[in-house]
Amino acid sequence: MRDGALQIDGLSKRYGHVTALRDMTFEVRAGELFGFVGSNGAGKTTTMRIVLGVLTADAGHVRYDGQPLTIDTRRRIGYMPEERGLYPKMRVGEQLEYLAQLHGLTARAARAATHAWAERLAIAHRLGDDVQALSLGNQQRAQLAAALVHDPAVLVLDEPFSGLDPIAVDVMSDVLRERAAAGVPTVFSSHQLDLVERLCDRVGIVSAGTMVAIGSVDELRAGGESVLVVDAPDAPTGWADTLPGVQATRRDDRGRTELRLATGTDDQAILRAALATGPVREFAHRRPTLAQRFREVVTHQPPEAEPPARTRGRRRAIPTQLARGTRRPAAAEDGHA
Ligand SMILES: Nc1ncnc2c1ncn2[C@@H]1O[C@H](COP(=O)(O)OP(=O)(O)OP(=O)(O)O)[C@@H](O)[C@H]1O
Repeated sequence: MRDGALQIDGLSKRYGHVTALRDMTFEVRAGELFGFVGSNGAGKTTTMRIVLGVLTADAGHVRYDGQPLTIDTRRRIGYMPEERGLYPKMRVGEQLEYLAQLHGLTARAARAATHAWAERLAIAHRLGDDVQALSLGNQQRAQLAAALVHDPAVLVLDEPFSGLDPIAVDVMSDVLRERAAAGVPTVFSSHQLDLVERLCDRVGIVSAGTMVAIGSVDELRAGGESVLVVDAPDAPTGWADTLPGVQATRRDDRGRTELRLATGTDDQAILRAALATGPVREFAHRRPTLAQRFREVVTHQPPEAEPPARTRGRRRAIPTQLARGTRRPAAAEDGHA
């Protein structure tokens, strides 16, 4: 089916004895900004390189718009590699024009696109400088311009936000949101989960080379345990300890307590108990942040295990939220946030 989506289907990849990907499967829909998150060594860069065709998968497929990727369709991908890839001794403007022409633009169109993106990314005054003369943040803006200059149909960006100042983060965020809104499936990896939480339509959490949770930020957060925050400054320590179904998980020195509730616990009884101690300034259910959810999901992955037997080539449904307790295999470096 032609749907303008980027589909990653059942990718597996080994480097010698290291299994980097095991049945990596997800989809980035047309018009979607997709956050690809995971611990160091979880397999994000390997996946992106396979999408680009820089690496070959041992098994699995990548499709764009329902069709297997060809050399031509790969030319329509805008890619920002993690290690950055511009020639340090070449001028920024020449390089952008050259890259745009490599992707099929005429010299005139390449020049116009170079100037337009340089303006947008606030590096127009550096077009005549060698890449190596730019600060790291400006080199990164130039790298983003290189990914965008040929008006790509798909965007694949490996840690585009790392090392950027807050203004550059805003510029990068605006551009990515805008390209996604224009219909371009846009996927980026990042360890900045607050940013991912704020920006992305959907997020995939990868662990040990496998997608272990996927969904909108709200869906992922809803899969975690909520806590009840009660700010009762006059309440004595242990005020909630005798309430049935309630476990205090944290209390700060100003009387703010976080409570975990067993299913079916009456929160109004807790409110009455809190009010009996004095004023209550805050009484709110809090969902975990994406970062908290990420830690839960990744640390709940079991230790090294054999991959489950399954029929190759069949698309695997990934739970919108983590299926708690689902056994997954683990790879070498995973397990730390
Ligand atoms: N060229 C290589 N040779 C051998 N092993 C490799 C190679 N490239 C990656 N790996 C291994 O494959 C696994 C996945 O690495 P990958 O770079 O894809 O992870 P990542 O999620 O991008 O990590 P990070 O967040 O640290 O960038 C890791 O165990 C890594 O050590």
